[in-house]
Amino acid sequence: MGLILASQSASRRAMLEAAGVPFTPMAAGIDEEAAKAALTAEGISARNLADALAELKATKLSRRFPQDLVLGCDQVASLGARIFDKAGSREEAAEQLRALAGETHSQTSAAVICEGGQPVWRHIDVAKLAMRDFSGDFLDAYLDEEWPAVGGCAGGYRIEGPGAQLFTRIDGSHFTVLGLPLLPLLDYLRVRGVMRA
Ligand SMILES: Nc1nc2c(ncn2[C@H]2C[C@H](O)[C@@H](COP(=O)(O)OP(=O)(O)OP(=O)(O)O)O2)c(=O)[nH]1
Repeated sequence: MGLILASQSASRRAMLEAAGVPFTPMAAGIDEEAAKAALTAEGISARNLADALAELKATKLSRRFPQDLVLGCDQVASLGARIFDKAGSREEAAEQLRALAGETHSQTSAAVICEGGQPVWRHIDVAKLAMRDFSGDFLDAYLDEEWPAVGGCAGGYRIEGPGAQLFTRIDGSHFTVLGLPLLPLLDYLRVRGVMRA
């Protein structure tokens, strides 16, 4: 039994590699935008959206590889009832960051493991991030440096990079901000014998 990561996220692959987790990365092969559109049409919460998408990714591959553990993940940035998609343009990234400035938003990271096509474990973790009320000049310079790299990041920042300049306080796990509730996942992988206890 091996561990398959049903993700194309560079951040998730890097976290698992750095933590010494043996895994095989594979694309989940789902139409995430269509699934997200259907789910958000129902007025779903950030928590339930992240959980549902993580389970969808894990289930799809688990049906192909029933003998393995398949990890699916999803991350949602939200402020109140507003859910932020990954910015499709520099202008959209600027609009999102201006909406988050001076506010405390949530990063919700969900992970689901499937085996034999069925969920056997899940964990959802939330980090709270207080973003400072930065100047327009700062925002322009930040996006000059970080666009388009942050186009693939929920929230429009890389916390391990210049994104740190956006924040005055973060409550919660650094790993959760990066897109994976890593420590609870490692606990489960030890229970299943994938990692040494
Ligand atoms: N390097 C970095 N990446 C971040 C940060 N915050 C969020 N992200 C990334 C992690 C995920 O790749 C992405 C969240 O989007 P999704 O959960 O939809 O995952 P993504 O589409 O990238 O990959 P996947 O659906 O798992 O194949 O944002 C950060 O602070 N630093």
